[in-house]
Amino acid sequence: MLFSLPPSIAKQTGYSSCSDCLLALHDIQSIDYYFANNAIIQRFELDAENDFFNDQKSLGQLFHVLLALSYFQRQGHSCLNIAAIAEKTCWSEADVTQYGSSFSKQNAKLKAGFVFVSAAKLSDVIQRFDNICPSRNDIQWDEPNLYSGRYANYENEVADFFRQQQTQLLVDFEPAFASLQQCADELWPTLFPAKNGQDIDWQQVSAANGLIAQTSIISGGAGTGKTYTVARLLLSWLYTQKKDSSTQVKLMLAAPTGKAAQRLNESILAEFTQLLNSNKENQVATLITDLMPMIQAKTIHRLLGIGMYGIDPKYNHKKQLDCDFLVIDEVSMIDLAMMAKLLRALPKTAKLVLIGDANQLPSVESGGLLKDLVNQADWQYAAILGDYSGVYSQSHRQLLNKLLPGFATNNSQNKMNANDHSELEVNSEANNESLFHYNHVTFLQKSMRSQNEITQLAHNILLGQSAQFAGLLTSAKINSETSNLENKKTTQQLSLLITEPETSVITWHEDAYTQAGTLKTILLEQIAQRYACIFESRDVDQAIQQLKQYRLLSATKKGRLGTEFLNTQIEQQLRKRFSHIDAGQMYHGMPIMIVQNDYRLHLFNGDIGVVWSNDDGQLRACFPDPDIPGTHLAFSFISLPAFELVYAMTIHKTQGSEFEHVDILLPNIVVNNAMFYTSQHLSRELLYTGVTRAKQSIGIIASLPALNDCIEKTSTRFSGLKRKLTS
Ligand SMILES: Nc1ncnc2c1ncn2[C@@H]1O[C@H](COP(=O)(O)OP(=O)(O)OP(=O)(O)O)[C@@H](O)[C@H]1O
Repeated sequence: MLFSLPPSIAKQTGYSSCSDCLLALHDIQSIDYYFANNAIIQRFELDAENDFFNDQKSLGQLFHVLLALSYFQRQGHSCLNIAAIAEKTCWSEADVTQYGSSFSKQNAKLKAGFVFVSAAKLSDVIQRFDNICPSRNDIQWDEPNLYSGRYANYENEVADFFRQQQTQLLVDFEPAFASLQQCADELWPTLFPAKNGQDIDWQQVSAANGLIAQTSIISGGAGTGKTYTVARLLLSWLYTQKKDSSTQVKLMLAAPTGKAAQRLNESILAEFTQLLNSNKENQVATLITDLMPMIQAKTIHRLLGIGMYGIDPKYNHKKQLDCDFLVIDEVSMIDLAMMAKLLRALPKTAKLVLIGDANQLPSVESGGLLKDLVNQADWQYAAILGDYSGVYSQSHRQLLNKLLPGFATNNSQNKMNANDHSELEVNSEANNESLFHYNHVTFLQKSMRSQNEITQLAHNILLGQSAQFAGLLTSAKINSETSNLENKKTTQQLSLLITEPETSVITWHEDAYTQAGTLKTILLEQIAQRYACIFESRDVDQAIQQLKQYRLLSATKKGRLGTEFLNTQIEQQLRKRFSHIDAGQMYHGMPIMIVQNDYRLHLFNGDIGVVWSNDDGQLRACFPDPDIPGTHLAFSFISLPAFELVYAMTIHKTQGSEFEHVDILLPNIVVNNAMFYTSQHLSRELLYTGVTRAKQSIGIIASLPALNDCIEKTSTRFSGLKRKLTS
């Protein structure tokens, strides 16, 4: 039977059946067992006489390494780095204190887990296994990383693409450069007005990179002006195209979710409108008029023509997209497989611009792609030194210097201009000759939005400055809101208090939990009250607007502080005031979130709408109309794709969204087994992503140890991409 090892071999792996394995190992699923079994059986069937199958110890270790590969891939890693398991006890129940777990020490036999040998021994075992039937490539070993064949191929494809891009400067020659120079001279004074001060204008550098290189990446936090820059890059590109040829150019824009695509459209159009207001009749206005009809961002699934179940894109290496310029937003949300499919469908001549925030949570699926592609650590080091020779190649810097004379003068150690190469420069270039250069990358670091306190919180998180972070919280408002509220028990009083404008940008609810590990009722009442305005809206469009005002964000979906439980609790609180609310049923004012893409209805995973009764008293699901701001589309429930109640939502789900105010709720019990940290658990990236969703004000509902735990841990994804790029 498929997947079933002969009993003699199965016994040597340590388990005679799947249930046997699941009984011994915590957190291992049937899929892991069958993955490992299948890899072994494929080789056993081809070479049963191989000594490896008589070596019980090695076979046992190998079987568990394969379990680990499947396990780590399920957690979003592209591969298994064996250092993560070497000499460790894995999947032992005794080590795991998952908050909200139903596990009870009293009534269960502890799962013992498995002890791995040293990295050197594991490496030897894997190598011997890899030598059996080398033509089989379902498993690929690239020491110290073990891959499933599929992920190894995806990673190789992405690495090849970006390595090739390095050599593809589009304007290394005349007359292409002349056209860019003309753009810089004629257009940029309008698009990038000169600023006081000596700093390099990184927005302008991003636009220059976007024009010079075939592929470029703009990474920056919320409000750092990524869209501002891309709007100007598009205008610059169109300007250069018009100079070069009279043919119609084709622009495409996409993002991982419908919501993010819609936001990209809105933000670019807002930038164009602003530019039009001050440039009514010049060439900028003409360029905008030409570009406007092309600003039609869609989801990547739709762009590639990926079917309902995510397979067989219509556009691929054989049939490529019909475009000259592709812009992709929210790239941190894109997984390795999707990126590989995207690159396959991109024509060789097309330009690609990727926008995102490398510090945000990586994709829910596999890979930490954006982080691997931008090499932020080297960048920050270069920024401190003011010397970008380690990240930009000499030829690239020369082009930048020609286009942006300010780049040379502001680059303190990099004092060269187009005609003058200092010794330092040449030397540093020589040192870096063999290195992969990140010519395609620009970081935008300065927030252009007003709330400096939120930016400062985000900054402290990224730098791992837990003391400064806590200092900001403490000085902002120490628990005063909760303690004041203790004295004002009635809902009416609460309502009065909450409709007052926000007085504080940051609020910290440090001690918000009951003994039972749930939220204190007084805080729940306060949170529920923030949603009351949805029910009080005069019409559905106002209710939809209210949905953008406030959101409770939680780290997890499950457990007593997970979104599922919180949603029912908030609902109960609201029911005290709005008696028509019927838990488990649809009701007027109920906020809902789509959890499955529906291309027919143009409703996408993460879209948020509200249940509203029409004039006949019939309940309909209403979502904002992406084409006509301020209006909505109404759907019957029968036609709707899968959806769920959404007062609280997970931080993961909020990627690509912003709200005027957010409250971030962290678990009050810390998961203490570092090895099993996953993107779902506490991490610096999780907190950063949550904090940067807030536009006006933010509430932090977390104990100091939970916050420190978050800030100290980064959610690294195992991947070989960076190594493949630079080797
Ligand atoms: N150089 C600038 N001068 C003036 N205003 C700017 C500048 N850069 C950005 N802004 C403004 O700052 C605001 C935020 O910019 P933008 O929306 O481009 O940021 P973003 O990085 O795309 O943010 P998000 O990730 O939240 O979408 C916008 O209103 C934009 O017009």
